[in-house]
Parts: sequence; structure tokens; C-alpha cells
Amino acid sequence: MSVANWKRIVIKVGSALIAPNQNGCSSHYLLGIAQFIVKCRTMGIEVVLVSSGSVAAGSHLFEQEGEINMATKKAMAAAGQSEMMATWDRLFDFPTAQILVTHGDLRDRERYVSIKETIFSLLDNGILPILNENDTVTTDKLKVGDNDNLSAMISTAADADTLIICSDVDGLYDSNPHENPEAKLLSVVNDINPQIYAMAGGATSAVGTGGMKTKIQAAEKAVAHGIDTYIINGFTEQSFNSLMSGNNPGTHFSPDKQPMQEHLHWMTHTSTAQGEVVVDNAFTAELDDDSEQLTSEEIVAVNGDFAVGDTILVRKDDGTKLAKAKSNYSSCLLSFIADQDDKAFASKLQNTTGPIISDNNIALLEE
Ligand SMILES: Nc1ncnc2c1ncn2[C@@H]1O[C@H](COP(=O)(O)OP(=O)(O)O)[C@@H](O)[C@H]1O
Ligand SMILES: N[C@@H](CCC(=O)OP(=O)(O)O)C(=O)O
Repeated sequence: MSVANWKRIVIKVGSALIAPNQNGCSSHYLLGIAQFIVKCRTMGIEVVLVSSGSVAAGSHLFEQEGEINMATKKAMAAAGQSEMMATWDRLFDFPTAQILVTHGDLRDRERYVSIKETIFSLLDNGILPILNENDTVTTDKLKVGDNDNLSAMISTAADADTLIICSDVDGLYDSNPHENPEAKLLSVVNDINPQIYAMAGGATSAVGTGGMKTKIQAAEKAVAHGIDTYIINGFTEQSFNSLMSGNNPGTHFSPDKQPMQEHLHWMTHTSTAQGEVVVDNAFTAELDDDSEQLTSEEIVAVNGDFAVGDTILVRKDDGTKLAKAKSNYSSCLLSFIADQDDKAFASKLQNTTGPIISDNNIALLEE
């Protein structure tokens, strides 16, 4: 899909573009990105921006000696975020809005839906949503950790057709071009497999997080929902001119032909399993055909503490991951039923309470 068919796109901007000299925000590279956004909007394309750079933008305000501790990084993010928003805001003659999220927000279905609704309401009113991770409040357990994966989650939430990741290199090379001058650019990736991951290294700049690895993870999430994904060089306006002419200036990841439904995609790629149901190694039921076949008798163990409606992992005793699913039972009730020696009683109880997992709330996992 190219610009002529875009309806809604997500643009992710990396830290090196926001604060290239680590001396506060610079509009040097943002100007070209802003012009691209303006052109898209003029063509009737809705745009959502995911902007990194709060830490990089705020870092110049802090004395730095040796390794920077987490509290200082969070303080840099808090200070840099307002500078970054002010810089973006100056580049547009329409309103912008800041949305700061954590993985804790995105993996909770109610809060996820609330973020979704806010994005749509902003777009309906001509306001540009600008998202970033809420670095100040995140703990290891709560964070996405990088804005590449965050942008893929937001692309799905916003039901975008295209995700454009603007970085400091032309796209994905067969090895890190900063380390190997012979590295070759891949212009199209149709299948994200272990060989593709093997090409990707981490970030080499002082401000980037995740390098190419997290960009491939993001592409994998996005294409699974049918979203065309590009990694392009945000340093050069040529990239944006090229996109505007319907060409591919970097690496294009082709979308899956059979995209996952939104709620199953969320379960697989955004939600985190709160617990797990372990089934016998001999378990062969096709979970997608009739998940009611998952009966208390097949359960070997119930691990973790989950409530009705939480996402759980269904796995075999040997560790094989079968599916992620929405549980209709709490861990407490499920353990109680599974532990019953009187199978007739357990089965009767289950018949009254209903299926452990409903057919339309199960996402099969590929091992
Ligand atoms: N195979 C690869 N192809 C391209 N870049 C790579 C590759 N492996 C590692 N990298 C590194 O990834 C960097 C881009 O990621 P990152 O620094 O996190 O940027 P951003 O701030 O845009 O997210 C490149 O500058 C490069 O050093
Ligand atoms: N939330 C962080 C961004 C972390 C991140 O993923 O950075 P990058 O690799 O430059 O996209 C910040 O605003 O500094």
C-alpha cells in the first residue's frame, strides 16, 4: 500500500532525530518530518505521531558523571518531554495533544480501549496525537521499554494501515552498517524469520534504545495486523519525498495476507499473560475449533493469580506454548475445579459455569 491509499498512518520518530547533539531539542530534522505530516493531513490522511527523545532532550539539564542512574533518567524524561512537545507544537499550525502510556496501560483491556477512544476523538477533531512512554512512572514490570514496540501497539490500537519508523539509518541492513561498511540494505522483507532477527544488532548511538532488533519486533507485531511497515532514514527529506511519490526509501515489511482480528492481536502482541493453565502433554484438542474441549480434567496445573477476563497462557506440561486466551474463570475457581477428585462434580460445576475459554477469545501461538 502506498501514499495514495493511506487512510491512517503512525509515524515513529527516534531520539537521534529529536536531540541530535544531546544539547536539548533541535527542529533541524523535525522540520522535514513535520512537513511530511502536514502534506499527509492535507491529503486527508490521519496521522498519529509516536515520538521518542524525552530523555535525550532533557539530558543537557543534568550534571552527568559516569553511569546515569534510573531516577536521573526519569527526571531527564520529565524535563525533556515538555521541551519536546513544545518543539513539535511550534512546527504545526493545528493543535497537538500529548498521550503518555505504559505497558501497564496497554495490557489492561479497559485502559487500552480508553487510549484507543482518545486517539480517535483527537483525530476526529483534527488534533495530532503525540505519544511516548510515560518513562517517569514506569518500573521494569510496567514498561514497554522501547518506542518501536510501542509504535506497533499504537498502530494496532489506532487501526492504522501504515507504520513508518524514522531512524538514523536507511533501513534494515544484513548487518549493522555502522560496524560493517559492506552491509547491504534490504528493501523488502516478506517473512520475518530468525534469519532476519539474526541480522539485527542493538543501538550504537548514545541516545537510541533497542537498535534494529526492536524495530523488527515492531514490524512483526504490525504486519500481523495487516499494517504495512517501513523503516526509513529520518535524517533526509529525500525519504519523505520518496514516500510521497509512492516509492520505498528504506525497508518495507509486507503485511500479512490474513491479518489477526484486533482483540486476538491485542491478546497475542500487547497483553501479558497473568497466569497459565498447564494441560497434559497428550492434549490434542484443536483449541480454535472448539475450545470448550478444554475441560478441568485436562488441566495439570493452574499457575499464577488471575481474575475472570484476564489473559492467560495455555501450555503443555513439557513447556510447549499452545495459546493465549481470555479466561472465563479466576485462577482460584479453576484450581478448585481442577483439584476435584470427584470428576462428575467438577464436570457438573463446569457445565454450570460455562467454558473455561470461549472460542472467539483464543489466539493460537506458533512455537
Ligand atoms: N542490521 C542493522 N541494520 C541497520 N541498523 C542496525 C542493524 N543492526 C544494528 N543497527 C543499529 O540500529 C541503529 C538504529 O536503532 P536506534 O539507535 O535504536 O535508533 P532510533 O533512535 O531511531 O530508535 C542504527 O543506527 C544501527 O547502529
Ligand atoms: N521513551 C524514551 C524513548 C525510548 C526509545 O525507544 O528511544 P528510541 O530508540 O530513540 O526510539 C524517550 O522518550 O526518551
